[in-house]
Amino acid sequence: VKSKKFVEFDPVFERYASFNPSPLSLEKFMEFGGSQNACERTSFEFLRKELPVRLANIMKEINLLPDNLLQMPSVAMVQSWYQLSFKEILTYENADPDDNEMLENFTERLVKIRNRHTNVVETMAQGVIELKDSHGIDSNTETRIQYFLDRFYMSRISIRMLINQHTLLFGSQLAQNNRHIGCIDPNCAVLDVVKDSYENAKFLCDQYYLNAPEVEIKTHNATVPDQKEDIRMVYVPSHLYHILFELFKNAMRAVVEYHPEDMELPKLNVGITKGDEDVTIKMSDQGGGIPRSKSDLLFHYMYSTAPQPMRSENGSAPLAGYGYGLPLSRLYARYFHGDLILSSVEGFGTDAFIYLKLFPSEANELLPVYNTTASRMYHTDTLISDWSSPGAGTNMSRS
Ligand SMILES: O=S(=O)(c1ccc(O)cc1O)N1Cc2ccccc2C1
Repeated sequence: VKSKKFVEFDPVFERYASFNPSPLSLEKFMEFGGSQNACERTSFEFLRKELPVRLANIMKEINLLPDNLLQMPSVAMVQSWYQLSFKEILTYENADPDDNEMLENFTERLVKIRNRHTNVVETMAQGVIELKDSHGIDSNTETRIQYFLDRFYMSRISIRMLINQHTLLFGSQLAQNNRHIGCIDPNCAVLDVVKDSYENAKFLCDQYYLNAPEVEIKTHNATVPDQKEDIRMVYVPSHLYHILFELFKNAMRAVVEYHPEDMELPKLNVGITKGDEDVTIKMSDQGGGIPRSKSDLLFHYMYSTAPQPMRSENGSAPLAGYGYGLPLSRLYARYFHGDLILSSVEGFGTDAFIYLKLFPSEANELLPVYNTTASRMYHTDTLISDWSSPGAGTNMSRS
């Protein structure tokens, strides 16, 4: 693996890095899933350009990471996976799109690339721990790492979405729900995903705490007066499940730990509302909440990268609090221009809001773009605050 100091200028890499990624909307993703063959060719022609563009854009930011982070063995390994995958996709740059054998080979290569990158999240987290243990991390470095990881994981979500769609639509194992288009459900019943994620989180909570709060789910369809129809939308059920499962685990842990003696736990309240533009899912718990001084930490990768045992005693997955659950869940919500917002009342409980775009034409990918703005985040020495800090009175000269 070349350390960044000796990477010679690679004109092909610089060219792909100079292009902006092209965000697709859920509507556009569904068009690729239309009739058969014409779409595999168009999908191939799009991907053989877009995948290297997205890889090169985020690789430019990896190269800008602080030296001592880049030299951590885990980070160097992730960088080498990206360099190798970039090179492999470039072998298709001038391939003949009408060569069916090549198309089949391309899809198989995507599967290999996806498998290579399976453990990127854990490996990067390990790299952050290696840095903390070897050099320590000051607040400026932490701000840069937070900025980078949000963009790096969003880029990874988007690349895996492109690969998953192509391999599901045109790959060998066509065992998919015939109404789904790749991993997209054009008629996703939101209530079903809420119930599934609740039941699975409840099972874990019961196993771990021998107790779990009940849930009351209310739906409100503001667009139709009769309130009879299920609330359905175009979305990726696995993304919505990931977000809800994390929020249910947090809420259940909070409620159980805030009411250690009570067998009768205050129930969780979930509201699903379909408006004219947004589908909003609100999850309320009475788990005692969190003070404002700590609420930002919930979305910090550093806070959740504490080297605590990732598995609980009995080996089952722990409930909330240790993984990258909330920061990654927020990226999934933001990926198609939605959001995840926590609003806490310390001493009472927390409300979590998932906002999703109702219209697939508006659900555009949100992608990091490498440019001077981004690179400046990695260069400016100290980000000096332009608001007062406690104790800095008039008698101190400005630095
Ligand atoms: O910070 S929280 O208010 C909280 C955060 C996110 C969420 O989705 C739900 C929540 O309730 N909460 C997490 C947690 C874990 C153990 C013990 C007590 C608490 C309190």
